[in-house]
Amino acid sequence: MIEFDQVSKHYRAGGRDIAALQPTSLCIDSGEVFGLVGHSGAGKSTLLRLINRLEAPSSGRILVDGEEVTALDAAALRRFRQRVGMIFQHFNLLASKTVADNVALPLRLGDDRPARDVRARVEELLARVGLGDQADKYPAQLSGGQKQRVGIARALATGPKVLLCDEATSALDPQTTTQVLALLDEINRELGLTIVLITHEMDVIRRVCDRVAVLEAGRIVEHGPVAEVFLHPQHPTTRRFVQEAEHIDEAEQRDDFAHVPGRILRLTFRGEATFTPLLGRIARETGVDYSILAGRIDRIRATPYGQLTLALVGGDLPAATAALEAAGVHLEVLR
Ligand SMILES: Nc1ncnc2c1ncn2[C@@H]1O[C@H](COP(=O)(O)OP(=O)(O)OP(=O)(O)O)[C@@H](O)[C@H]1O
Repeated sequence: MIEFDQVSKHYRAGGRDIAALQPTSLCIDSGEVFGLVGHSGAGKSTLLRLINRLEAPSSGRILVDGEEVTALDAAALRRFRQRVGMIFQHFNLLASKTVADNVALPLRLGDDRPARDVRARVEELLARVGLGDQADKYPAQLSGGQKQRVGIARALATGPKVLLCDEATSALDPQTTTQVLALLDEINRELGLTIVLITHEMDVIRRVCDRVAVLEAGRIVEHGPVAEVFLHPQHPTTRRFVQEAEHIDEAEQRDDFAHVPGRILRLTFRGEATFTPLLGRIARETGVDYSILAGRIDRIRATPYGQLTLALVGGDLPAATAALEAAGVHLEVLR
């Protein structure tokens, strides 16, 4: 669906050359929610803006739905952008226009639709994002979450196949973030839209994305299915992002665990194994006793997962670890 073939981007600023994106190859599949996570300046916005050619690459080719974005002339680019919607951190709504007029904007800029059709489409879009009763308000009269919903309705107006989200929830409080992410999830599932989102929060990735790429200094340092990357991060930058999301302080944990006897293991359960009454059974069968040092049960998009840090003492430890592994639990020895 979206293909980067050795794409790089350099900026020139103040006589300096800034390598925002090193030569990068990447494939984003049709219908998936793909997340890009990275610290400030990692190159996330650059990568996102290359997709709809708000930025032109310095080298390489970008294909969207088989079309070479890098080769489009002005008229073809205008048509192409009707198929790629975008939403922004600060919403980018026109303050002097009503909610309905903001949403109608891309429709009025495009083909000559009759006013009646535009009105009907705007009504449909506002109902879609849960703002059916806010059409005549102005952006200043709306909350942040409502403004982002207007942004989403506007981005969907021309029936795009791709939605680009530039830190779409970074300006929102946690509860509103949850609602906006749920709306993006719904749009992805119901309209089959391909979504590419950038964020500096691994938690946003965990909640809505199917796959993720971690960017650092203009390079993808790790990528893969979210469950893999989130539960078994390999690169130190990815590990830090995950620990931030999980509110884990490794040094603090090491101190806490220093006084605990036994073998310390981190267990990762995925899918239905998360709810299986495994520990009690294995403890009884092997005589191994356990204390729970840390734990969390949550979801990665729709898949439940659990992570438990246990101290195991006594009994037949090899038999206990073998039984856990046989039940599909991933084990990591912390000490
Ligand atoms: N128009 C520009 N002119 C010059 N340098 C730029 C321009 N846009 C971005 N950069 C530089 O390119 C690098 C990557 O920036 P980019 O905005 O893509 O990163 P980011 O990961 O999106 O960061 P943030 O989360 O802060 O938006 C940074 O060093 C930035 O200063």
